[in-house]
Amino acid sequence: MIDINDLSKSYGNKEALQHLTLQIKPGEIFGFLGHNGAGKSTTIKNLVSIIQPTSGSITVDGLELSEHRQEIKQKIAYVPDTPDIFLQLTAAEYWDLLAAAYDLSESEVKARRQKLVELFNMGLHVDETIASFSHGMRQKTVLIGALLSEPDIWILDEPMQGLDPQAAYDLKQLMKAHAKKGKTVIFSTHNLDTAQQLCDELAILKTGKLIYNGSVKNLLAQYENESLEEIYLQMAGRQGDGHLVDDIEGDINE
Ligand SMILES: Nc1ncnc2c1ncn2[C@@H]1O[C@H](COP(=O)(O)OP(=O)(O)OP(=O)(O)O)[C@@H](O)[C@H]1O
Repeated sequence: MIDINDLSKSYGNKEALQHLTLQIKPGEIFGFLGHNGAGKSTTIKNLVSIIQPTSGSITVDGLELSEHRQEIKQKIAYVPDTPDIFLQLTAAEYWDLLAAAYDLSESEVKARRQKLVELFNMGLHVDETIASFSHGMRQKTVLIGALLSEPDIWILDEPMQGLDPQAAYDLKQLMKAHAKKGKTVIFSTHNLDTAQQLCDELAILKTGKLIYNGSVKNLLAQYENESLEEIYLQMAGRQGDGHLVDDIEGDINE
């Protein structure tokens, strides 16, 4: 169980996250939604200890994150929102580096790595440099690396970004299977169809504030016959902007 308690984060004068409180339970897929700049990555970076909160705290299975950072990090697979890392390494060298960082023996990771490479269709590219990869291939490389150590908690920042339909489908299946085993899956997305398909629980952020936390089921039940996209835009979208598109492109109905 992850408890986020009254978490705030400022960058200088910018209040990126304000008094966020929520719980994430094992066995569920938890999605963060919000417009650009809403605070999703800031929340995720706090969860994986890349940045420290300005105030508030996070506990993981009852342990305070600030006091048990290393122990908790061992349980987490993190996929950042940009896969442009270690560009000079080959994919294989990058995965070896991660295996060493997590203190995993070759025999521990070999079979799992092979399966992940096969699943994400990266077999022909393991010895090529990450710099030579397309965006989606870099994303797959980072995903494979994150999942090598079989961590309990997956924290994925816009993980489907740039993946081809097959890889996106396979990743969704992996996420469902991981949650079904009673483990935790947290991700952020701008794709509301994906969120509707995948998430058990949602947090919707708007300019650093939580505007919805609860199940997708309950949210859909509150707005009869509306899709998550329609509901989300009513909650988090611009107000009173009906004519902006017409102003730019002209009214196509005229
Ligand atoms: N390192 C930083 N320094 C200053 N401001 C930052 C920094 N990182 C994020 N911010 C600001 O914090 C706010 C929240 O950013 P964050 O990256 O968490 O948003 P996000 O919801 O992940 O957005 P996106 O969907 O565009 O990835 C934004 O206003 C952003 O400009």
